[in-house]
Amino acid sequence: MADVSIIHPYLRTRENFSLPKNALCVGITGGMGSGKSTVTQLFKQIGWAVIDLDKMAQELTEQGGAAIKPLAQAFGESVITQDGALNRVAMREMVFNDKQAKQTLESILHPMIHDAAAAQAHRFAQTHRKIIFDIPLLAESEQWQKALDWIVVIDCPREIQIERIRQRNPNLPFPTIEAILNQQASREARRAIADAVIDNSPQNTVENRNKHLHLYTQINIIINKLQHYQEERL
Ligand SMILES: CC(C)(COP(=O)(O)OP(=O)(O)OC[C@H]1O[C@@H](n2cnc3c(N)ncnc32)[C@H](O)[C@@H]1O)[C@@H](O)C(=O)NCCC(=O)NCCS
Ligand SMILES: Nc1ncnc2c1ncn2[C@@H]1O[C@H](COP(=O)(O)OP(=O)(O)OP(=O)(O)O)[C@@H](O)[C@H]1O
Repeated sequence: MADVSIIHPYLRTRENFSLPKNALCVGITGGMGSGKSTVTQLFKQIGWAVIDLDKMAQELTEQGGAAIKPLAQAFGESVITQDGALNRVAMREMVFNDKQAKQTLESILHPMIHDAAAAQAHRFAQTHRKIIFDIPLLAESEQWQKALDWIVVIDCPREIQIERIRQRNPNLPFPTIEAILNQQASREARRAIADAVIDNSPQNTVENRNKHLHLYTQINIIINKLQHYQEERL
């Protein structure tokens, strides 16, 4: 049975005040295919507001998105499709094989993603007291670490991540999967910023009637703790 590890049994003291102070703001991170979206959807089912930073990045780079112009200026028109959206495959092949290109992309997108996510959080805080942020690059971002009340890391071995990604994205070439994973923080670097670690190594099967039972059990423990911390703080 998978167990959640509670590493820091108290809320953080925020040092960056970009998020609403009247809502509990919890960050979730983990490598590609570790299960972040799966876990945040379970939080959503029990009434939490969810902010997904990969989705925000996608919106900024759709046709007419605010990031299109600066990206065309930095990388040239070849990374923009005829419809005026970001050519994601071209950009993916470029950034995950070239550190400089990745840095340039992030220097344009990350401030925009941060501002869009913070604005969304303030809107959600009018109706929700609990917000969960899916932040793939949380271990790389001190700005986000300082803004959140608590950080949950989703952990599973690299081989399982690869297996799940290959099932989810059968057309993604294996070398690309490896290139992306190699550009991401290590399991150890993520654990170093964790207040809690969810173990998502158990495999669900179609026949398994208790789909995600191992996640529900761990999330319940986290929610009970957070309820207690939030009441203490208020
Ligand atoms: C490079 C892009 C165009 C590739 O798009 P594509 O649709 O092929 O991939 P997708 O967005 O689904 O991401 C694939 C995987 O890579 C991860 N990932 C995305 N950006 C990065 C990054 N800069 N560094 C490391 N991993 C990343 C995602 O979390 C996901 O696990 C896109 O990922 C992008 O715009 N990335 C920059 C935005 C970013 O840094 N997002 C992370 C938000 S914290
Ligand atoms: N315990 C599990 N057993 C089997 N499959 C799982 C499990 N957890 C997640 N998955 C599947 O693995 C894939 C990756 O999960 P998910 O999309 O939640 O990961 P993610 O961390 O959000 O990935 P990304 O960073 O690429 O967006 C999905 O197809 C999901 O349904």
